[in-house]
Amino acid sequence: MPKVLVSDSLSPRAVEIFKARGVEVDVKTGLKPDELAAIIGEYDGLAIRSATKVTKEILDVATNLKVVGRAGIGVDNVDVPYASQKGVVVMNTPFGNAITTAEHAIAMMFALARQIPQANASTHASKWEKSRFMGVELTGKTLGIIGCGNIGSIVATRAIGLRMKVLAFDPFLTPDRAVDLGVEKVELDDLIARADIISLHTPLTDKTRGILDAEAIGRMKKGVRIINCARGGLIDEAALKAALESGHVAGAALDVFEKEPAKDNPLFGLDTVVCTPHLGASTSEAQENVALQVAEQISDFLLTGAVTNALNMPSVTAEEAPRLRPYMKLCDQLGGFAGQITETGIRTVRIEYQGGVAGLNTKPLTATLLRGLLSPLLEAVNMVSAPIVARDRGIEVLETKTETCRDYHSLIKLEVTTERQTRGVEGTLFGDALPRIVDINGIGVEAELGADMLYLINDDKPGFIGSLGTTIGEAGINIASFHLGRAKEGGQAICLLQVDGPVPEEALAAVSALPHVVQAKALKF
Ligand SMILES: NC(=O)c1ccc[n+]([C@@H]2O[C@H](COP(=O)([O-])OP(=O)(O)OC[C@H]3O[C@@H](n4cnc5c(N)ncnc54)[C@H](O)[C@@H]3O)[C@@H](O)[C@H]2O)c1
Ligand SMILES: O=C(O)[C@H](O)COP(=O)(O)O
Repeated sequence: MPKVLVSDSLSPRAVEIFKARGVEVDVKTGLKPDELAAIIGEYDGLAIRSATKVTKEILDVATNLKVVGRAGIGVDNVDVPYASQKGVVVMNTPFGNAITTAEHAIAMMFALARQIPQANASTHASKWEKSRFMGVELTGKTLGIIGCGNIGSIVATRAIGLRMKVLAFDPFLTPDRAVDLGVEKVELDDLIARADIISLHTPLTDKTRGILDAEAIGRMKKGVRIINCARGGLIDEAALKAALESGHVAGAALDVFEKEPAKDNPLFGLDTVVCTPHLGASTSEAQENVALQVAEQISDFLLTGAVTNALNMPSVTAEEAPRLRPYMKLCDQLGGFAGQITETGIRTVRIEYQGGVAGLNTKPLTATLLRGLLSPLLEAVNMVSAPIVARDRGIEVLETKTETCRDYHSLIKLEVTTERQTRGVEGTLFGDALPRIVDINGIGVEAELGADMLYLINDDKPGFIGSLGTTIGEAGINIASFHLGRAKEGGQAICLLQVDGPVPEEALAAVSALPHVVQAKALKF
């Protein structure tokens, strides 16, 4: 039974779902990094919010970890590249708290416009300062949204409902989508110069860090109001403080901070600043949504191999997973075969899916092929990291699909071009379940791969098979199955032998020394 740790405070629905699905679950919140490191090795899955930091150090000791599920959106608390390297799938729940967070941004906008928190504190203090709290009306004002994805676009539609004019800066917002939303798509400089209120809704990335710095703030309208319900590092807090103190910025409403938990911050104490402690996603509805989703996603992955909302792996639905499984085994074998006989740097990988398999979700198949191909050549490559490793190493990966297939229901062709040569291997499934290699370098075979194989390229000469059998027998190796193929009579031939146990170095050397042997390789699957 897979075992999951819930290390941040999640709705109890998550635990109910894990249990109902047959996943063992422990809830241990508030762990210090060393406490988490001490126990993480026991778990297959980890369910978190933003408090748990899934660092390189944690991932290094998470020897059984297969999946991290973020009950929420931002994954800046997870070292995703390192998780990918380790083969750990990282998932989030991209929509579960979007409405709630957008509502928080709108609430912050009203709080700023009418100074509600300040007026509330003053009234509780029996001051009745009616003339102190003069607000601004939102109707007719221009709201500038930076990052118009899930949350930004909900904020936009709510603001349009409030009769505001909405500008959006988002390089990935299409003009059609902007028209559908009713926003004006603008460049950042334009938004900064025109907006009365600016609301941030981008992730924190190298490009967005400090997107509102001193220079950007300096170019804003005097009296601008700024809302940040996205991530702390988007605004330069020192620059914002200076602009609030000078009166250039009339107010700021912040749910997120450069350093969290924010117990001490340069902006605390300014009466033009409204703060909440990262409450954007904190409604019972949103928390129920994300807890439920993350528990379903983690359980599905651990129990069926289905992948939903992963940031570092192609999606696989629960229906697809069982259909893809035998093809993944085949891809692993095709990739592993090609990888083990490749000796020089790979330049191009061509993958062709023919017949029935072309109609399936081939992304996970390609990831599996690449994992199989690169694993013998590079250390610690997994299905999650293989496509990234291939890209980083400049390996061109070309994928084609054709619905027709001449001899089989489905065929997967893998062609690997190295600095020296191009090699090909093809495979199919027998009875929709059993992987078979059916072609190696243009030579037809029909081979089932076992754990230990001996692969030979030889000249097709009489007596060769006999001397090969004798040599292997003398080395004490038992042959489980023997597959032959040749290009033409007397031409180049291949032998693929399944043997009972690893082929020792000396035995391989003896086989390599036989007359007519061009190449001999011991392979492991
Ligand atoms: N305060 C909270 O509790 C809370 C809750 C949920 C989400 N968030 C944060 O809100 C942010 C947005 O969430 P979302 O669900 O809308 O994500 P999303 O991915 O749907 O949208 C983000 C948008 O930002 C855009 N973007 C990326 N780089 C950009 C750049 N350089 N300039 C302008 N736009 C850029 C993207 O194109 C995308 O459309 C995330 O950082 C998330 O962590 C905070
Ligand atoms: O990215 C998110 O989903 C939000 O920042 C919510 O974070 P939380 O789950 O820690 O409240």
